Amino acid sequence: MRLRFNIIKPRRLTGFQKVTSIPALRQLRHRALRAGNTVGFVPTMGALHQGHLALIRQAVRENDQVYVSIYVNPTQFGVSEDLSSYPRTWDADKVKLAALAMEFKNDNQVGHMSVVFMPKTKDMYPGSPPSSEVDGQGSFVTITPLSSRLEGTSRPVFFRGVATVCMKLLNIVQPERVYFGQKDIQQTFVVKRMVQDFHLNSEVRVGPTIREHDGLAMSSRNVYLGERRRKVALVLLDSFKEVQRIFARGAKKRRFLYNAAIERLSLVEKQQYALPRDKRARFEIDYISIADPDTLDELEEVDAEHGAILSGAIKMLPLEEPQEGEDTGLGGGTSTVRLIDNIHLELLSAKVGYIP
Ligand SMILES: Nc1ncnc2c1ncn2[C@@H]1O[C@H](COP(=O)(O)OP(=O)(O)OP(=O)(O)O)[C@@H](O)[C@H]1O
Ligand SMILES: CC(C)(CO)[C@@H](O)C(=O)[O-]
Ligand code: BAL
Repeated sequence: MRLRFNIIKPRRLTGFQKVTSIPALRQLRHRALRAGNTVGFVPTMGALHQGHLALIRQAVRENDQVYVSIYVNPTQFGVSEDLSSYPRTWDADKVKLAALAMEFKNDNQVGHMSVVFMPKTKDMYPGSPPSSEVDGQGSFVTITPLSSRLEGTSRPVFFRGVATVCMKLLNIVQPERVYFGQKDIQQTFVVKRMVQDFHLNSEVRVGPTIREHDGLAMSSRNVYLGERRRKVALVLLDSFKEVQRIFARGAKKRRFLYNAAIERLSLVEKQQYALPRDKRARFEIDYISIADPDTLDELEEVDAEHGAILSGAIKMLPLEEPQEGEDTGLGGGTSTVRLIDNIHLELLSAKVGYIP
């Protein structure tokens, strides 16, 4: 039987095609397969920054074609989380992707970015409306106990939503390789486990965390911080640096390492509370974890050779009194911004990556 490709009417952007329909995406994928091209896939929720672009660059180096998805997946947001206000910036994203496509063309890269997939929720969740309730109905992928810990404690439906949408996306795209950022470290563990346990035919590749000039991990949600909260937000990475310092001096026991992080965070928390309301940026510590780099299980003692994943989350609380003319970020500083970060704690710090 001859395959017909007449459903595809993609809009051509500079060097890549925007595709919204699942059958159209499948046809393109099928063509790539018949042409013997490998496909690398970078799933995102848009509001693209250098962290995303670095993953796409890595995928282009390692595959003939690269597909990027932009889809703000409703099921990974809890009912009271920021789904409706999550930044959606397609016009700016399009410009960044077009510049990137040009870059690949000029550099004669191995592969090229061929597709930007932007599916609709009615197609991604055809059976039932996507539920964000903890006991919501629907077809879900759950990966336990990994999904219930750390991020999962604060965000109980998060990894169910991530695993479910990644399963859908991987079934649709069927890439040779799929790319995730180290910044969302627990997500990489959940997806790797899902790929292994469900025998999915894609290799999970993890790219390093890309940081701002002062070390803050890039994140789509950083646009909500504004100047005052942005400065204080560095406290999480500072606390990691403190742990790294004492680890390098010989501290291996959890209680010492953990306390070093908490002490640093608590000190800055107190300093902020001592400031007047129109000057301070308050935050809450969500968790600090010192975990095995292979399993993400909490460690009582860190092996010097093997090291540990030091991760954490803080919540930057809304500004109490924004000042006249102050840069309060998108949303005027009214929303809580939850930030995560992690580093690989190890003595030979080759894998730690750039931390200023
Ligand atoms: N700073 C970063 N460095 C490397 N990869 C990143 C970075 N930030 C995000 N990524 C990766 O990009 C992919 C898409 O992430 P996403 O679109 O949720 O962006 P995000 O910046 O993580 O947004 P959010 O504010 O929701 O955390 C994920 O694999 C994520 O780990
Ligand atoms: C992997 C992902 C695209 C699934 O929606 C999202 O969790 C993200 O952007 O990290
Ligand atoms: N970067 C992970 C997506 C989220 O926080 O919702």
